[in-house]
Amino acid sequence: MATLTDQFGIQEALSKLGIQEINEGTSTGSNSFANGEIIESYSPVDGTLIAKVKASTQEDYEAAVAKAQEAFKSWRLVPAPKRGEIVRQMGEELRKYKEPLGQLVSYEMGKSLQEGLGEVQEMIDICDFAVGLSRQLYGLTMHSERPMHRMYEQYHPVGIVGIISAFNFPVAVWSWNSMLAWVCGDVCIWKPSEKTPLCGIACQNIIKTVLERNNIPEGVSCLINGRDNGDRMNTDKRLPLVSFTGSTRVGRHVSKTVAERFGNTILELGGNNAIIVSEHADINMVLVGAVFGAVGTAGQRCTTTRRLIVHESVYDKTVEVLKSAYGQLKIGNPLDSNNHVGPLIDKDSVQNYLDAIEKAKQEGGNVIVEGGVMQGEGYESGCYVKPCIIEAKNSFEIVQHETFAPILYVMKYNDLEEAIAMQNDVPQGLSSSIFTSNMREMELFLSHAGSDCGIANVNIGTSGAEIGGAFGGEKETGGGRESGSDAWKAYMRRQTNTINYGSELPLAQGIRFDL
Ligand SMILES: NC(=O)c1ccc[n+]([C@@H]2O[C@H](COP(=O)([O-])OP(=O)(O)OC[C@H]3O[C@@H](n4cnc5c(N)ncnc54)[C@H](O)[C@@H]3O)[C@@H](O)[C@H]2O)c1
Repeated sequence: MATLTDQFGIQEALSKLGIQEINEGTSTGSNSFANGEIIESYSPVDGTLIAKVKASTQEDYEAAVAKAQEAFKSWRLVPAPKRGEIVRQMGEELRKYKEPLGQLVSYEMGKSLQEGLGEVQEMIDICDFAVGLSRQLYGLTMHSERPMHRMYEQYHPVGIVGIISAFNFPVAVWSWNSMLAWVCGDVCIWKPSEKTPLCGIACQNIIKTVLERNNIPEGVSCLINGRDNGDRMNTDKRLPLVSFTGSTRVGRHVSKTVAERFGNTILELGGNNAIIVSEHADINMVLVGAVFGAVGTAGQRCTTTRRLIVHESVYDKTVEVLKSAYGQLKIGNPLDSNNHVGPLIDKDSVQNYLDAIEKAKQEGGNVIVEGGVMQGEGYESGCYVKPCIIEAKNSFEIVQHETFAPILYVMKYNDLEEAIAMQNDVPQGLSSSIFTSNMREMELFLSHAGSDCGIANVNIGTSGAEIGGAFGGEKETGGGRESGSDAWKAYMRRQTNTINYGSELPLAQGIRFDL
């Protein structure tokens, strides 16, 4: 009988991606090495040990940073459009490997194959975006108050960018950061999550051919593995910027530690996202937006819909359609396109999910759709859970937390200002949305008195952002912005230049200094 991995072509995908039984966890481009402990990567899909990665020791880390420092000296001098050309070629390689990489993302992380492929598409999109950006790293010019003077500002690369990523977007987050950082003239050191290390190995393998073909120096693209390297990066003055994606708990520590040495951070932390369902909402649209938002990626997106704030006049109807939709959800192997909901990443996450349901009940929550852990054939990994819906109050302690699992809290409101206040009344501020066909409601929601999140949508759900916009959130989500718009500015340092082309030396503000 064919094993699951054969049936869904995983073995072939691993081989196309150059994944070995044991992989060296440090890479400086073409060269790979590692001397640390073994990290084992188990698939949450079927519990299989996929492959191993050797972690990077302190010495391995030092070797990678030394290469990166050296590489920066020449990479920063390559004209930005030429760096863009390298990124263009990386996008081409990613197109070639879209299928196997999407399969690996799905198998190692547990999201559906469609979402795995979508994640790789996001990588391709950001490459395209970065190519255009490489000719648009604009600064402003200003009029000087002094005669025969010219002022302008320009942007320079910062140096080594440390990228620390979460398990749930095991490849896209790296590309959001690295593709922009590279066109900006920076070099990168990436530490992927220990839960998805093979995705990191695969990405480095894919772009290796581009680096070699173009004689790009070792150190422009570095990979390191192993949790201890997180703190090495936080405290390392040679990394002027650390882009961290992960939980608010770890992000708080990263933020403090990097700030202590006056380094910069881009923080992309937890979300607690809500949809407001107005009395003027199209319930069919709400259904798709809310169900995909709440159960997609098994509730493990930073933008997952965790709260549904529903107008009292449409509350019963909304709950009824949701119950019926949840009744039809198929839970199982995410590589099988018939299934809607895949597994959680590991058994700790399953325990967090169970604890959160228990806590919500203790606080007075009313379970509308029961949760529970799936048992039996196909669920051997022990990571599959039932998406559940709980009627709750926004003030419940558990509702104020991000539980990385498919638990949707529903609550009632009777006036929009109250709903907006509820939506904002959580520590996090990532994504938000309103479903309404009433223009006044939309505009209020988007106004200064509206949503306090980094992302505010109308008539689409909270998850599924496009790369063209700046992505990120406020409050405990960390305030960082990545991806589109002018997010590139975080990867560069701004310099203001004043040039005097006259033969006098007038001082600013009319200050006199006579000699
Ligand atoms: N806002 C966003 O854009 C965004 C995107 C994806 C995920 N997330 C968040 O990520 C979380 C889920 O991911 P996770 O469970 O992998 O998060 P996590 O915080 O457990 O781990 C994230 C990364 O931090 C590393 N790390 C651990 N200790 C560290 C330390 N002391 N110093 C530096 N790095 C350290 C881990 O090895 C991993 O690579 C959720 O909270 C989710 O909302 C946010």
